[in-house]
Amino acid sequence: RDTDGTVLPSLPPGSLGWPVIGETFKLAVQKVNFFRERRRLYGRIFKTHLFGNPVIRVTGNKNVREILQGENKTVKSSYPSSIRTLLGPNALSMSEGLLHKSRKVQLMQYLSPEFLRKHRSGFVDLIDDHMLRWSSEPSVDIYLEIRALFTEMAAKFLVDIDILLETNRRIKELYQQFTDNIFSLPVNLPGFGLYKGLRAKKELKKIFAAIIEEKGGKVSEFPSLLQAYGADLDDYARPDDERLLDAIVELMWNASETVSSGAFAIIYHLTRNPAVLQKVREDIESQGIDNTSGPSYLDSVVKEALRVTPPVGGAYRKMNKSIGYTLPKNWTVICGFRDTHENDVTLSDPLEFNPDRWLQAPEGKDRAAFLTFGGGLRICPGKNYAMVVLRLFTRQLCNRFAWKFLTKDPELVLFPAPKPKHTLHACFFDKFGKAC
Ligand code: HEM
Repeated sequence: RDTDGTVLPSLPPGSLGWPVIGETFKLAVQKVNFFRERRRLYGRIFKTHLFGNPVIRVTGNKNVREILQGENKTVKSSYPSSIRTLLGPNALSMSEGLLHKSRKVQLMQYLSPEFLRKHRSGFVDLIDDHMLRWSSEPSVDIYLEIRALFTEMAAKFLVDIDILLETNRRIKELYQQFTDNIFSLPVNLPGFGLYKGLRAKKELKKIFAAIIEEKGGKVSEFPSLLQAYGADLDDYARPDDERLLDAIVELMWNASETVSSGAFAIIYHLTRNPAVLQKVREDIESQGIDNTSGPSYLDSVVKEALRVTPPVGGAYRKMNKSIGYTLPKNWTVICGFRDTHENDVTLSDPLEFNPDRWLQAPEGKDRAAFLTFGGGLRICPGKNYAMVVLRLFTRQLCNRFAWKFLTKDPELVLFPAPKPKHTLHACFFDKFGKAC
């Protein structure tokens, strides 16, 4: 108790590190091992200090779900200030209350099952175009190529703009800089991450403004999806309107970085598990390429890749009120998705890539923790789009192509999103075409 008799929260174990900086630099160096090590030392709930704020890290399926379900009651979404600055004040993910609700409904209505059905063959054609090009080259930088594919897909089907290959290269580089600096100290000075991220965003906006200018289209003709992201699409808005450009940057970031990381995880796990690849091929053969009749083995492969290697490692919340003594009001809470999957107590082999576990799941139930798309009011609104395009990606990849990584057992980095640690070349061939 304090001297005035108030009960002081008994904070969970952990260290707050240095004043102001806390343990941010340690996280920058250790990346995902920062959380793994502390989890081992302190258990499922521990304190630290990151990006200028005291933080409690929470893992465990039940704990995390309880926090995510408490949106607007016990917690509210609260990204680190570097993300808030980089996405800007109008960002959909930063919006709150009724505005958040109405924008999210608009986004989910836009990305309806009908929208996904309508564009299915367009998605397949684009995937085929890219994969055929991969197979026509001696080898390709696989992670960059996957990002080019999903950047073009997001631009074409969600923003309604075409991106040329050359411009796509620059856009990918800039988004990489943006993503690499999304978690940084809130210091906008040369040499600091936030400065680099803002510089990348400025150039992205310039590129998108030029594409819009070239398109010559009226702003009002852009998909209403952008309104959900905060763009003002009335007739008087100009193509270089800041809100429109912010909306495009956020939407393209949401729809390409995570999906690309997921697609890379799929090809990575399939390469390491030839028996699974063989089973997917048999599954496609027995069900036909256009199978639309319910979940298949291929669906389990996609889900398992997203469980073992989730593109988003966790979620940020601020406590509106204390929960017990361990989660005090006003503290930041980071819910660990990846850690929860890695330490899933319901599984004997949580680190194993085993798609079969989803087929054994009782009807309508998850057999393993699956927090890849979050939960509660902030659950990912792009989930259905992501699952559809990742299934089509996997289907085309396995059915038409064979491939080989030119590095044996490539290392991954998992933070901020999983990708190969070093440039990873892969050689592709069309199963009906040339040999590798
Ligand atoms: C494999 C792909 C994807 C993964 C793993 C993923 C994951 C997530 C997660 C975990 C969250 C919740 C964050 C939180 O609770 O704070 C989230 C939120 C969000 N995602 Fe996704 N996402 C993916 C694809 C997409 C796509 C394709 C779009 C857009 C078309 C999208 C748009 C959003 C938006 C706008 C939010 C914020 C929602 C809100 O604040 O209510 N995501 N995503």
